[in-house]
Amino acid sequence: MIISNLNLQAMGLQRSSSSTNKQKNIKVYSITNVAEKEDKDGDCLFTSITSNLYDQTSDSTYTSWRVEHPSALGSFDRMMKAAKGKRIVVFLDYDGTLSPIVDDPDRAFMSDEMRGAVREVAKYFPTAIVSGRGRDKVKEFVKLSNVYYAGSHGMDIMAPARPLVKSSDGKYQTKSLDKKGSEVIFQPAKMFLPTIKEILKELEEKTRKIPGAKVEDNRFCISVHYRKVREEDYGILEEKVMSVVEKYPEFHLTEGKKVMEIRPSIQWNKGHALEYLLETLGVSNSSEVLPLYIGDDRTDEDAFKVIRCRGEGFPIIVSSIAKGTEASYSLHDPSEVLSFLLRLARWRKASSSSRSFYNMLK
Ligand SMILES: O=P(O)(O)OC[C@H]1O[C@H](O[C@H]2O[C@H](CO)[C@@H](O)[C@H](O)[C@H]2O)[C@H](O)[C@@H](O)[C@@H]1O
Repeated sequence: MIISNLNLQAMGLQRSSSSTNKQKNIKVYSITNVAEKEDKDGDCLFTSITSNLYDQTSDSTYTSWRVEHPSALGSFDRMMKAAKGKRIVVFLDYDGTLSPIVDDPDRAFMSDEMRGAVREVAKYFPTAIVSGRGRDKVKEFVKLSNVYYAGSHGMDIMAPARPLVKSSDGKYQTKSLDKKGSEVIFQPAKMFLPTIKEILKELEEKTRKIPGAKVEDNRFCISVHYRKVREEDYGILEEKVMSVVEKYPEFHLTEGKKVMEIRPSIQWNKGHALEYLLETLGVSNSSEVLPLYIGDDRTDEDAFKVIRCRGEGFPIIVSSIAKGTEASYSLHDPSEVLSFLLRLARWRKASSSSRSFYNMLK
């Protein structure tokens, strides 16, 4: 656990003592502003919403959690019944969703099978990859031209200005080109770029001597990884990172899976990116449109919340443990994501109603 009590206090937050839930073996932490938990992998997660998060201490906990967040595979027929006559727009997180979590962030490759499944899905539904990674980096991993990309937790969007391109085989392809043929880019944190570069340099210098620490340049945000750092060095790494972040009041620190993330404090997250993409598709106000978002991490919760507020759509969390989430459905791991995507594409292909989503945009 990298966020110590001391640092929670320094951040103006406090951890209350844990109590025992009615359910046997479930520890519930109630924290004034931040709820924190450690998953079985030792990942520390914290959230800015007050919520109860469960430590999975038995299979039965996961089983009961799955009752509240049923499997999207098991619920597939019901979901598609609800989608009848409506249009699905697909949003996919990358790490932990399309690729398994691995030690080295530079080697988080996506399988060819997964790539094929995403390609298929994107043939039938507008599809966006929404990642904490830099946009170029995630594009390099995904290697698909028929999807939209939102990098840096949505702060770097390649917007679909002209999404309607019909190819010779009758399928629709997405193109993000403006009238002059240039890519359309939306970057709400652009003014922070010089400071981000400065912070990046400082973080690299300060953490250089900590074995295993890795600073990743995600363009509009920075990741400091500690997956390969010895546990006894967690505290010192955290101190060093905090000492840099504290100097930049326009930035804040968030926590992902064994990673600290330094981000500009603007009102923009993956939820805003989802809304922005729906807006550029011209369907943000349509009750006919169902956003389907699959993600595994804390930052994906912002997108889940947006879907919940819309009242329609499918927020799906990827998790092998019970955790606090705004998602309605769940998938256990990326292999289940693969099965779900293949099924979704097959369903659409076989669907007698061959009305394309794009027909509606014409
Ligand atoms: O929004 P995402 O696409 O899920 O990106 C979130 C972070 O993912 C990456 O880090 C995570 O995955 C790594 C590879 O499996 C793993 O080594 C690391 O511990 C995880 O935190 C990425 O490297 C980060 O920059 C992203 O912010």
